[in-house]
Amino acid sequence: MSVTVSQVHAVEILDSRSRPTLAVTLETDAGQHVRAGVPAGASTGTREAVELRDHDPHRYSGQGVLQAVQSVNGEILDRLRGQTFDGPSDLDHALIELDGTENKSRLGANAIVGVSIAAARAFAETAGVPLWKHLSGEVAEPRMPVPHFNVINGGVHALNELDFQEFMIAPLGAPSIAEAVRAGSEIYGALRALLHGRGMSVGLGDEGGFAPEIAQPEEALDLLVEAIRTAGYTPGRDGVAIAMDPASSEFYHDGAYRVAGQDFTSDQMIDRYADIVERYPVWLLEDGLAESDWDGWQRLTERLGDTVELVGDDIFCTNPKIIAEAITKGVGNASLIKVNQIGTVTETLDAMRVARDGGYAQFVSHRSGETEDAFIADLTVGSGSGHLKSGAPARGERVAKYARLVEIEDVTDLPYGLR
Ligand SMILES: O=C(O)[C@@H](CO)OP(=O)(O)O
Ligand SMILES: [Mg+2]
Repeated sequence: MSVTVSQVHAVEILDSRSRPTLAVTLETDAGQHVRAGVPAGASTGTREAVELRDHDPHRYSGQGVLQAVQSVNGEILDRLRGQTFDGPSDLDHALIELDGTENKSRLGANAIVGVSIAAARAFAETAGVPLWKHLSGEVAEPRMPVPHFNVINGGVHALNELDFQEFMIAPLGAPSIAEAVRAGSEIYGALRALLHGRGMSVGLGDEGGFAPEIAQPEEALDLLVEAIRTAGYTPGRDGVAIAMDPASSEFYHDGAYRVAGQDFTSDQMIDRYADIVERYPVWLLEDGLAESDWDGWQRLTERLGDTVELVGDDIFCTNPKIIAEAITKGVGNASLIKVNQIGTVTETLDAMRVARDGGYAQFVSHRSGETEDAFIADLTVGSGSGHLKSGAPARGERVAKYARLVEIEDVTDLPYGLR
């Protein structure tokens, strides 16, 4: 199915954190008119594809994206306009070659990923199939994912003292997406009441979760277990389990992990995680150790890899080469999947394939800075990854993804749950 591009255009808009990002529109000769919103992270891996930011201190404190907008409206438009592409990978490779750098720093990964997502939509529309089906290709088995709702925020996503970044509730035992969303919302409400009742803040972090005045991860886990019960659900894999993303690269300095003012070695962190997994229904741990701590990651995987899904985010950066290396070294057993971390839809699907072939799970993710674009919902369903995280069950940019999943479920009979 080929597509001839007639127009590509970007404009600077705001993301959910009030930072500039891009909205991209793409038009085809056949009359398709599609758009994409570009997400942006705060806790980024050092090997991520690079966003182009303007660094003009007089505009948006140096965070503007006018150069990236210019990449789209200039060079990318010149390269794509009037050209016919046989498939999304054909178009994505044209973008990769045009940029010419290893990390997409010349044109900007933010510019490139916006065009790539819009193009995926144009191909799906041209083929007359839903986006999720188009993204599933011939190999993947589509399914409805377990949503992971981030309901307590810390780290660089909140101004509290909590060093661990994300505490998520995961309705593994729900019968459907619709029921999982209901559980997420009811537990979110119960947690809000619990915090308020204890005189704690119900202010929100970047991903819409609460950011209470706590410092120890175990305090957050106690709150979650209580909220799950209060809302009438059972904590655990048969009901509602818990997932954590400490995003530990952010508090790893000079070989030590600093949690609530105390320093821990890798092995002490591993002991603490082992203890947490014993005491709480935590089924998934993302970035438990830092991106540079590969030895620690190996020991963490040996110790907990059989019982817990160990997801690499900052350490893998959705990069097929790094994931392949991790598989040979026995580092982790799952990869986080963020489209803008690698920069094109094609490379994202490659990363998912490498993970799948190596027996690694794929956990699809939003970014902390988001737009209402729900592309990742379709990506998760189509790839059959079985789980995604898109923040709290609240706030437009987060619920847009969950709403899209409910809509897909409504018109299909795809199975729900982990693989
Ligand atoms: O660490 C993460 O997994 C993400 C998304 O939750 O955060 P950010 O987008 O800031 O990298
Ligand atoms: Mg992460």
